[in-house]
Amino acid sequence: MIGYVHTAPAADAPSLDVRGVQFSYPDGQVALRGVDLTVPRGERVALLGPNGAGKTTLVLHLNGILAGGAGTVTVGGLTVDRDRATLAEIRRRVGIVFQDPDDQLFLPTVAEDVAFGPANLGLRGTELAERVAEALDAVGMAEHRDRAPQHLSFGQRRRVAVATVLAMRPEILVLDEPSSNLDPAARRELAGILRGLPVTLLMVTHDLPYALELCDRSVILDTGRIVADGATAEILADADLLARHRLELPYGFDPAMAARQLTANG
Ligand SMILES: Nc1ncnc2c1ncn2[C@@H]1O[C@H](COP(=O)(O)OP(=O)(O)OP(=O)(O)O)[C@@H](O)[C@H]1O
Repeated sequence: MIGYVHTAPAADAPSLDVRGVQFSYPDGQVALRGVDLTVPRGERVALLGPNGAGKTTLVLHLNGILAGGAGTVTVGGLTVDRDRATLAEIRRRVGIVFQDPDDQLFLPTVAEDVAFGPANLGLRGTELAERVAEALDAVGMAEHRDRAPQHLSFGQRRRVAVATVLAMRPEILVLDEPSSNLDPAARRELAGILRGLPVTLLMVTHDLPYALELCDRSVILDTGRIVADGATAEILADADLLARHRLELPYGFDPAMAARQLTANG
């Protein structure tokens, strides 16, 4: 691919480093007011916050879809810069799984959808086939490789959407509301899959029990600023903090008991 620069992430660099990012939309709406966030390699972090906090705006900065305000974002040591040839490498490194899997699946078969990204990077033949098999195995969808995505259940389509991103071997997997529209079994299965992936993960969610289940660390964003960053179990146990930022646990959910159960279950 012309202008494509494929470089290995720096071994000692964090998967994600956001420094002083500020952003206003063209209509003047201020969305980010100076965000700092470092995610070491292998960590799983939940990004929490009320509607309009700036979560989506921040995610769209991670691979340069949005830019132009103050601050920097680096991914595995490589700076996001919309004007440079490195942007394609940044987009390989930051795998965003959007809330609606149908935004990411558009080819006749599951395997073709998963092959699309790596084929664009220039992979062919056995190498490409292995990449597709690896990604579909990781989400438990190998047996569905020749099916049409539109014939799969919503939960299966979401798993295939995750595979399309994993096939790029990303530095960081970013998931927007991964548990939305899933039935309890599909929600639990996806959690098991995500927990087993050897990848750095940033998960935007309003589903606080899911954050606890998957992420040891949570960050709360509100009105464009990070207002809390710590252990998910401690954040969810702080009722005043949650109330100040319009975050609510499901009725009857006891975060301390859930955390103990999760620890006991390994
Ligand atoms: N295209 C846009 N033009 C102008 N303002 C926008 C645009 N998109 C978002 N905003 C504003 O930027 C702020 C942050 O929005 P953003 O969508 O990033 O929040 P969010 O935390 O992802 O919210 P939600 O939980 O509802 O998805 C809000 O005030 C929103 O109204």
